[in-house]
Amino acid sequence: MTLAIRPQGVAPAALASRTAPSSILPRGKSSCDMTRSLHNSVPTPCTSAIPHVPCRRTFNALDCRSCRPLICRATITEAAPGKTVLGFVGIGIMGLAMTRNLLKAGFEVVVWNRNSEKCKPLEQEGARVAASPREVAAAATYTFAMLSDPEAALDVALRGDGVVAGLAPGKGYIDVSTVDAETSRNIAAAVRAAGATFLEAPVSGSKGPAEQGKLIFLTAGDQELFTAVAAPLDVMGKAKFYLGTEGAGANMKLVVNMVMGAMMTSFAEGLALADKVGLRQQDVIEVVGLGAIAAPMFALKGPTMAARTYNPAFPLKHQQKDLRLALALGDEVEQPLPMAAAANALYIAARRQGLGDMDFSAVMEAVAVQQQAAVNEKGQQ
Ligand SMILES: NC(=O)C1=CN([C@@H]2O[C@H](COP(=O)(O)OP(=O)(O)OC[C@H]3O[C@@H](n4cnc5c(N)ncnc54)[C@H](OP(=O)(O)O)[C@@H]3O)[C@@H](O)[C@H]2O)C=CC1
Ligand SMILES: O=CCCC(=O)O
Repeated sequence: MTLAIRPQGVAPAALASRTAPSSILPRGKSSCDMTRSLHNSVPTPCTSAIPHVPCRRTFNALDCRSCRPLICRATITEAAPGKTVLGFVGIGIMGLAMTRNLLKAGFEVVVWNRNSEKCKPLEQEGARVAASPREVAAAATYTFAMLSDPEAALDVALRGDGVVAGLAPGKGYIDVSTVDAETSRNIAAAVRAAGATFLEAPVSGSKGPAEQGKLIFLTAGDQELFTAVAAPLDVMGKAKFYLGTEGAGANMKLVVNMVMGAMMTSFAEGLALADKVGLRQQDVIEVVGLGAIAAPMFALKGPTMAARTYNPAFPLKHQQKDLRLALALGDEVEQPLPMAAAANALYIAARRQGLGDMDFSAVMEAVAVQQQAAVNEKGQQ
């Protein structure tokens, strides 16, 4: 398992010499907005609105580091199989495979999914099925979520019987869904107001790596929670990065998936062009695989794209959502993204063709429709 701990915006070489808390404030903040007494570790009363047993901890420079709200947090413990109850909400393609690995590793797991049918295989493998996300969080020490999009992530966290309603000091919430930074920050604020800790941890890697326990976690948020859930992250993944304040993991994931989405459309166009000029698509896949642009994704998806079969590993609707979120991020920071915008248009076209639930490589079919439209147009001239 690769472990990389690197606060956002800090080059590796510069890390060792940086110790003052003020030097690792979140990017975009010129100074910490906490009171001076916090910097000096003077005891500060808890301001949590949630009734709980007051702790005796005082706030210190570590709390200042990520500008957390002034609430008590009970000490959190390291998760271990046979000792820690874990929760998992969102049993889709990814959630199913990830939960399976936690069960196989010996963790007790409580699960919930909107469509409860999807929990049945896990129940047979030893998971406990809860009636609501709140019940999961109440039963578990650490709850993971793997949900479709920002709307689902916010709803499952914040609704009346949502995860946050079941949290308390000493518990943690780890959202591994792909969402935007603002969504993540809103969930983090609600989690901390409940006295719990929050980690965003979107993953790189699809259905196969999820099944093999080889995901790559791009985490940010409460570093003590990152440390506490090292064991379950290691069960589900082959590498984990701690990138700093929440938002950094979400942004990293959107950057990676924006590149991936555009790579896939470019590859689909290449296969279409090759076919049009009488080249064998299988030969293109082989040539690409031997050269400088070889990529596991092309090797994996190429043959099924040539056969025009698209069993979903990464649903196309999620790839389009990621491009939409990446474009919004680019807009926010005034970074033009013309390639991503062009790719997004193709995924939108594919969704309109009814391919949202197919694998994202089905964008090939949007390319095919455009090809046919060009032929038709020429025929009419
Ligand atoms: N598949 C992949 O290769 C990868 C996916 N991701 C990301 O992981 C997340 C999940 O992806 P994946 O497992 O493939 O997707 P799926 O579509 O298979 O699963 C989506 C999950 O979200 C739940 N959900 C959706 N809307 C709601 C809602 N309003 N309220 C409650 N639950 C809801 C679904 O519940 P229900 O079953 O009831 O519909 C399901 O559990 C996405 O953010 C995706 O971008 C990240 C890396 C790789
Ligand atoms: O978000 C989905 C990512 C898929 C992958 O990394 O292969």
